[in-house]
Amino acid sequence: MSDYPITVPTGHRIGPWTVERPLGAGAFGSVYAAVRSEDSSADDGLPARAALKFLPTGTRTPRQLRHLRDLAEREVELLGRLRSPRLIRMYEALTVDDPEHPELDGATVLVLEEAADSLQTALPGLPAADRARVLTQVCEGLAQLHGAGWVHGDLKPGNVLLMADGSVRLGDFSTASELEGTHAYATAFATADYTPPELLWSDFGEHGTRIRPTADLWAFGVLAHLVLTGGHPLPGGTPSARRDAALRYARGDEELRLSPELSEAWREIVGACLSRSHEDRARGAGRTAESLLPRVQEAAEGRPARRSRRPLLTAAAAVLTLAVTALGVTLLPDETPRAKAKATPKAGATVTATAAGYERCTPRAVCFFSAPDGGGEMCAWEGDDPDWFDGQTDCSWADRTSARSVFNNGGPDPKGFVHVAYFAEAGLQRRLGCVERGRRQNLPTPAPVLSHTWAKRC
Ligand SMILES: Nc1ncnc2c1ncn2[C@@H]1O[C@H](COP(=O)(O)OP(=O)(O)OP(=O)(O)O)[C@@H](O)[C@H]1O
Repeated sequence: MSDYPITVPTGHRIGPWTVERPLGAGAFGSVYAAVRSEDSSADDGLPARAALKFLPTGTRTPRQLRHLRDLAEREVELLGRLRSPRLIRMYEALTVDDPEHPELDGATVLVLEEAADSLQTALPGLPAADRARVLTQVCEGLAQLHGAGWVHGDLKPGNVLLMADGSVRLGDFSTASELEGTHAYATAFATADYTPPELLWSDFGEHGTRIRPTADLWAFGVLAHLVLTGGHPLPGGTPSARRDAALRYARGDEELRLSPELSEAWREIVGACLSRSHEDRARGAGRTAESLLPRVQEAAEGRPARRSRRPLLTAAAAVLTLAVTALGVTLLPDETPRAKAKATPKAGATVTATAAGYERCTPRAVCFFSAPDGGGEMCAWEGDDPDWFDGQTDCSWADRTSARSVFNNGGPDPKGFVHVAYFAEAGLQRRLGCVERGRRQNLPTPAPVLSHTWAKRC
């Protein structure tokens, strides 16, 4: 019980609820089973039993308090708006008014549908025959969330709840955030083992971390591997060792070695979810769980693997050519775009000891940084980008701050497009300079860079 962020005695009354016993705890909340008190109104529409999630307020610093209140508000807002069968239902939110118990006074209490267990504790005893069904229902929950315009942000076994009838509900929306266009701003992506590489080194900006639904797909890939094989997909005995392995994998230093226990169909799905970058994940698994769900359903039914029908590289190149033509760009003979196939924008300031400064730039990419010497936020591309804000690969920080340094970490190219010319305007207009293959350099200030292309000569 000492692991509980907030301890509530058995028999404690909150509104119409009487606390029965502890159910579980996370980093922020303590969850208790409760029954509706006999003297409460019978026609208030509330069930006889519920799970009460206590989010403490009393004993924190003002900054922690703001964060907790923010978490509580997000959870109340999301659950209040969604009524979907794969998401745990919230009946009401209460605030404890109990000056006699200062540790409880002011706490926010979410009154939730009561689950029988979480996947965290149920997984070791879960029959093999149930595992693919559980994953399908997790994917359904994510699809419902993504369809409603939200990103979960903390999918993991502790947040997969199992109901008494064996069905699945996603819980814990404290890190969930609503999409604003292609991104949402998460207050945190909580658990390193389930965090996609681009968020492991991403910056925590003014509004939070920029996160996309594909972050949940990475977490789904990790979860699926764990549920189907009993092991993590990345090597290492501790979360920090696995996080380092994820970073080595994302940099291209290591390949993914999935368990041979996975069927071919699940191998395809897990491999696609664990693609190195957001763009590769979006291509391989889909941009949201809604696109992935049919493949998961088929794999769960034992049907053969089906690859994503998203556009192939050549199609992407054709679209790019059209887009460049439409922009009225005249390309210089030595500045022909390579396929805009693998842009990996928005890997931000380093927070790890393993990848810092210029070292964050993955092989084959050109990386621009918001601070000198490879510092600050980073955007990386393996292809050309005639518009850094075209929505597909937008480099968000570049509209508020100039690029201050660059690393051309590109590899050999059969046609010799190994240098990078960069421009002050979208559409490869107003050439600012060029960075040779292998070079890292600071850029003169101010140097607003808004497009670039691979070039044969600098
Ligand atoms: N509705 C529920 N019914 C039954 N048990 C629940 C319910 N919600 C949560 N739990 C249990 O309580 C645990 C902690 O809940 P939850 O993950 O919501 O808390 P948290 O502090 O937000 O966690 P995290 O550390 O993931 O941020 C869960 O792992 C689960 O065991």
